[in-house]
Amino acid sequence: MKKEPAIAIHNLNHYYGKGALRKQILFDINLEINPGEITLVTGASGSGKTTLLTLIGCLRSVQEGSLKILGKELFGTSEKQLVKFRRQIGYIFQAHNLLGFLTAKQNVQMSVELNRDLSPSSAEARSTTILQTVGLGHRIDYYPDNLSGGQKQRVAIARALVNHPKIVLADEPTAALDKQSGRDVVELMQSLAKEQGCTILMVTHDNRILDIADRIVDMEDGRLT
Ligand SMILES: Nc1ncnc2c1ncn2[C@@H]1O[C@H](COP(=O)(O)OP(=O)(O)OP(=O)(O)O)[C@@H](O)[C@H]1O
Repeated sequence: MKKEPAIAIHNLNHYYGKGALRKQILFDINLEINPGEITLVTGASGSGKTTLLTLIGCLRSVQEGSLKILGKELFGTSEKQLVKFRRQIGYIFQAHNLLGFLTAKQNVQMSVELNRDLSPSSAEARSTTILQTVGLGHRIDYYPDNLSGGQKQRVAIARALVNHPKIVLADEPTAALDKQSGRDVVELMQSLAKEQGCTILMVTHDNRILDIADRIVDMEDGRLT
């Protein structure tokens, strides 16, 4: 039996602006991604990669076409349902959006507490364990300001993966990192994802990491080529 794709997109279009300023950004996107696959999206600046990622991430509403994640159609769903879908997705963005007034562990723990009904002590234990897995066992009580770029990105990865999401979306996760840290970060994502069986979709300009992909898709002027 054919497995259901983790992400299935058919004839997806997207527009920004209204009236005379309305501009089409995505054109007839068709893409299916199987569970456990690592897919990279490359393409020039402004080609629509981030727009596509935020649509898949339930961070904006589908205007035209079909977009299913984990078998559920996003076209026509309410904002409330979109918020529910977001719980099944881990996000890793370039600006890692860690909260500066929380330690590494507290940043991860907050994500656990927002998503799961666990006691604070279980949430804390889980957070400590995943930070150890990403090699930050010695930095769990540090504030983001006292961590390097690569270390902050690892905290962001720990935060994204701590709830074992089925889908992980990453937008330029290595952009701010030097070669070795960038490599370490994606290899870490790759091994954690393989362990947890999750599907990764990553937007990147970084041609140093293309080899980790099961598949690479290229965007040009709002179209997948
Ligand atoms: N909120 C918005 N309102 C209007 N236009 C937008 C908006 N967000 C993006 N755009 C435009 O849509 C196009 C696609 O942008 P998008 O950010 O998806 O591209 P990208 O491929 O991710 O680019 P980059 O690699 O520079 O991040 C660009 O022309 C951009 O200016």
